[in-house]
Amino acid sequence: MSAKAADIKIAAKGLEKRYRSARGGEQIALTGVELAVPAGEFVCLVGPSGCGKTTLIKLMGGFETPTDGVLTIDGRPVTKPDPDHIMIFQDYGLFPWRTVLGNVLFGLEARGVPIDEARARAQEALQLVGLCAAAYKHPHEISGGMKQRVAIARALAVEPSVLFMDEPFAALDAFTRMRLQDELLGLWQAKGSTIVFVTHDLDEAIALGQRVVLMAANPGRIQRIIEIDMPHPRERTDSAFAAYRHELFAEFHLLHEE
Ligand SMILES: Nc1ncnc2c1ncn2[C@@H]1O[C@H](COP(=O)(O)OP(=O)(O)OP(=O)(O)O)[C@@H](O)[C@H]1O
Repeated sequence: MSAKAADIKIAAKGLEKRYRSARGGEQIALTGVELAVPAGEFVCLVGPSGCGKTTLIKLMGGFETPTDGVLTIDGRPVTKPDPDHIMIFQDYGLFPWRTVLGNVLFGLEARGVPIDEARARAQEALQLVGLCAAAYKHPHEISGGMKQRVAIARALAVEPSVLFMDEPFAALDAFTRMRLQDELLGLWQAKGSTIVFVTHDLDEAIALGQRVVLMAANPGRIQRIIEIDMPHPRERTDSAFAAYRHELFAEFHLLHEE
């Protein structure tokens, strides 16, 4: 990566995370992680179950602390969650008793944004994800895809500099998923946030990421980083897309044989 040090948003050096099991043993969830994410990059973390994807994104989000190594965002060590860095989980994390608009307003209220401004920003975020008509519905009245859109709108409304997404579309059907992938790309291009996106799905990683970080398990580590040199939006039927898919599958195969 040729980005200058000043452009680096997230930097991991020799990052390690060990968990202590209830029986006193140790599990090395991540080891030797070296990663530099330039500001504004869309990077995908992909790999088999247990390779430490969630652990890495939780460390970046400040929800876990490393046992060794250094992790910085904007040059400062990550020690706790930061209101400017938003995490979106697979289960949406919506409040069932609040309307769609109320859910989007939540983060703005928590930051003390004056109500008129908060309403305007929430409406704008809902418009971006195409949910204005559902503003006064409650989560149980809308589909899974719409719920995920609400979660994205809530994150976007606070204009985070970093968006962490842990398998956000995993529970959605293929069509909704592809539509939301396209919408997310549009929003990323419009807002310029740095996005770290965890997925199990190689096609999703190739469709979205400027780089795909392929991880391996036992112990969790980075196996390879592949730059996806294709303009967005990417056609899954394109021969270059197929070539990246082939490359990633081949690498997975090697891991499996190991
Ligand atoms: N709180 C914890 N306590 C003990 N071990 C943990 C804890 N969290 C994760 N682990 C272990 O660390 C390893 C990495 O887990 P992690 O959830 O980061 O992997 P992952 O790649 O996100 O997996 P998946 O794709 O299945 O979600 C696994 O072996 C897991 O069992």
